[in-house]
Amino acid sequence: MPFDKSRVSAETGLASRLDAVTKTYGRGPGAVTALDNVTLDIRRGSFTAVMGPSGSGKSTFLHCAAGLDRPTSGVVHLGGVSLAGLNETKLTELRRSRVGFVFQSFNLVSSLTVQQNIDLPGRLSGTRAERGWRREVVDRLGLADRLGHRPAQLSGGQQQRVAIARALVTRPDVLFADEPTGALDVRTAQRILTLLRSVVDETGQTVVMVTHDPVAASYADSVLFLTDGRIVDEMTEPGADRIAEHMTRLEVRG
Ligand SMILES: Nc1ncnc2c1ncn2[C@@H]1O[C@H](COP(=O)(O)OP(=O)(O)OP(=O)(O)O)[C@@H](O)[C@H]1O
Repeated sequence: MPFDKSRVSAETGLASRLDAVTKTYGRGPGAVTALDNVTLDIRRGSFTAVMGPSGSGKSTFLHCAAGLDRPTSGVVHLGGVSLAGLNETKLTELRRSRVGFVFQSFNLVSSLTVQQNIDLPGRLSGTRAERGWRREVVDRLGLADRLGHRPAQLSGGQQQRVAIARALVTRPDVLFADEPTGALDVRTAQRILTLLRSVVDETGQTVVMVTHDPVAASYADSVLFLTDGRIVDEMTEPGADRIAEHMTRLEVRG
């Protein structure tokens, strides 16, 4: 049954909130402001794409929003909890229980099999993935005949699919994905975007996805455009053509 978004109450309706978040790398004249005073609410049960030219701060945004990186100033909330007041242990616990993350570089554990990699977040957080859902994710990602392999025995696209499966099996409240279709062919990418769309529509999970691909972004409910660490535009339910046009304009301006 489709998830009824209207049932989410106002106070629990936010998956993530960034309040005046700035992230600066380094100090002095060489310092880089990767995120510049970003304020943003991400609604539960929404699918957001984040786009912008290379170096505009997309990965930094995702890492700060997911609590993987601490902002230099400003506050990030996850599911109503301020991350600013949490020590590393509490932050890790919160992330493990609520957040799934697909890294741009996959970050699979090389000594573990595909199956063990997929089961790792559940083992760390003590949550057992529902068996039916786990099988569905593995099947839909085309990994059923690779479960005994190790990451080094897989292609880049297969490793990316394992990273996506690992992030999805525990049904996290929020899934953050950094270029999750970057290493995939068009048809596999479509299958994965359809899967991401369905976890939003059917179970009310929240997806935030960085992408360079206007077609991938068109699966989202809204698209945020970052330039020089700032959100400069937002589009609601745009088609791929409009997104591509807008990106071209931003890149020309930059
Ligand atoms: N650990 C770091 N130390 C220093 N500077 C960094 C670090 N990480 C990112 N930066 C800088 O912050 C800025 C934003 O980087 P970020 O990776 O967030 O951009 P991006 O939009 O994701 O880029 P791309 O599309 O190329 O992956 C860049 O200028 C980058 O060089």
